[in-house]
Amino acid sequence: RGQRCRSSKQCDYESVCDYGYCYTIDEMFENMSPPLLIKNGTVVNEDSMFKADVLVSNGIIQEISSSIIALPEMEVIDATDRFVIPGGIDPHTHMQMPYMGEVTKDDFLKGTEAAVAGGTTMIIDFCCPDHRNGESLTDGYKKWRGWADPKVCCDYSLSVAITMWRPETAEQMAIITSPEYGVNSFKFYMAYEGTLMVHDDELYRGMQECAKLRALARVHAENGKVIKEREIDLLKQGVTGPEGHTQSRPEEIEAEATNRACVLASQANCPLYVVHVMTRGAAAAIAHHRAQGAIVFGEPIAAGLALDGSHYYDDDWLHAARYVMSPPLSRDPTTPELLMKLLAAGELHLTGTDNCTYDCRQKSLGKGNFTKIPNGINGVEDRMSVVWEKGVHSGIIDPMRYVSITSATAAKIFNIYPKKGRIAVGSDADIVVFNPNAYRTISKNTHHHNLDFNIFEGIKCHGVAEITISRGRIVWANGKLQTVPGSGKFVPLSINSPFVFASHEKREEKKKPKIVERLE
Ligand SMILES: NC(=O)NCCC(=O)O
Ligand SMILES: [Zn+2]
Ligand SMILES: [Zn+2]
Repeated sequence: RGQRCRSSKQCDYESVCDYGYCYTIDEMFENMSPPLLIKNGTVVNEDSMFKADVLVSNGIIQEISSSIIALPEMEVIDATDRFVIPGGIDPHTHMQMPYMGEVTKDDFLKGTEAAVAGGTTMIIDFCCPDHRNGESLTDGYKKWRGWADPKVCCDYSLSVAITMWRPETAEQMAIITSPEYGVNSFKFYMAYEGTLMVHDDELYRGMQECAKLRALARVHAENGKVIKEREIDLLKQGVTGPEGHTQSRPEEIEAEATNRACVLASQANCPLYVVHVMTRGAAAAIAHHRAQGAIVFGEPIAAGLALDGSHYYDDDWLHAARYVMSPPLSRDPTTPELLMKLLAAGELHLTGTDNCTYDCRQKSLGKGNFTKIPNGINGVEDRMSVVWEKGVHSGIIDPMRYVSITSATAAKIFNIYPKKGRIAVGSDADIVVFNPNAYRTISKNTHHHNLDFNIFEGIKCHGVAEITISRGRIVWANGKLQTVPGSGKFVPLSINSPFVFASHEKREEKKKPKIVERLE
């Protein structure tokens, strides 16, 4: 901050450099809000809980101590009986995503407004360049930045999908992981045959490249080819409704692909991040490979922690269609609690949402053919409450583990810890004043999504984000948004996260091919 510019703009000392965003001094003052003093709360980090006051100014946490005297220029927040926690980081969203001929309803404005209303202060969104049709990764990235930058109300980063292996892909991956672009992860779909899916050889090549660049490989693990065959068979047998979606994707399809992704990652010596772990079998595959020493992270999502797949068999077509996402919600009603227990045990690591919202009109495009129902569900607004309710309120995890799985671990994996994911002096002031004793009932009538339903409708959650602070500014308080479109910033993520890659060189050495010198 205030140092020589690290971005490609290379602006001068007159500007203030903030994550590669450059402000003139005047602009900087415009963005400033009064110092905030959060008094009498219990600060919760992933490894500690203690009573303290927290002072914030210029977007940064300046002081944490047992008693800070309020000065007239400070805005004081009384956090008595409240937890003061790092703002949530949702590592998996699809705002404004074009797919299946439609665009998701939450754009970067509505999506980040929903986020902060629920206590999330940073999202990592998926940028999906049309690489199959030759769009470069950087062109796709610029398009996403163009959509997001003017609209975001909280910070965000991008994870880039590779949907085909092309001769130029490796070079483009290297470019986009440079500090100028700030991408440190790639996503590979093992499903959605013909559009997003990569084949095993492409996935393996991609993982090798990720390992070389010290970027994280993330996978959507399903067997897209088998799913395609099953869809055709089910439609032939007259199964056309949303129940066909879950029947085309039996649980072992996710488990098989998760195992395969782990094997390929091991062959490529590449750390792996499995997005939306929905089933017992997928979680077991991750646990198995971790026990072999693999570096694999598993991300369940809010929907999978709260709901099961009985919804697909609902008599009401539209009700059932609202839950269509891939992989589907588990058919086993014990899965949501099991996934939470695995988060408690450290077998799964962090929570996301896969927020990818299609409204009733869009879902209805699949009437008569379940394969045409756009895949996706909401979650970014409700994750913090749902995880509290199902995790802490139900006694499975404590508040520190809650912080770990809602922000700190994401910050470590994506290499922004402790700037994000921790209440500490010098950290970004992304803070939530969280009331564990309050509750709210989730409803489409009160949510902030641009969506005419909510998959969590009627669920009562203890644990409410009463005040959300993004970079030192209150953006949500008293049940009202105080957001400014474009006030969030793009956070560049740098490669070689120590949390992921610290043992990489040693592992590489061990995997070196052996040559036997023989006397001819
Ligand atoms: N999950 C889903 O159904 N839709 C979003 C795209 C993806 O992540 O697979
Ligand atoms: Zn996915
Ligand atoms: Zn997704």
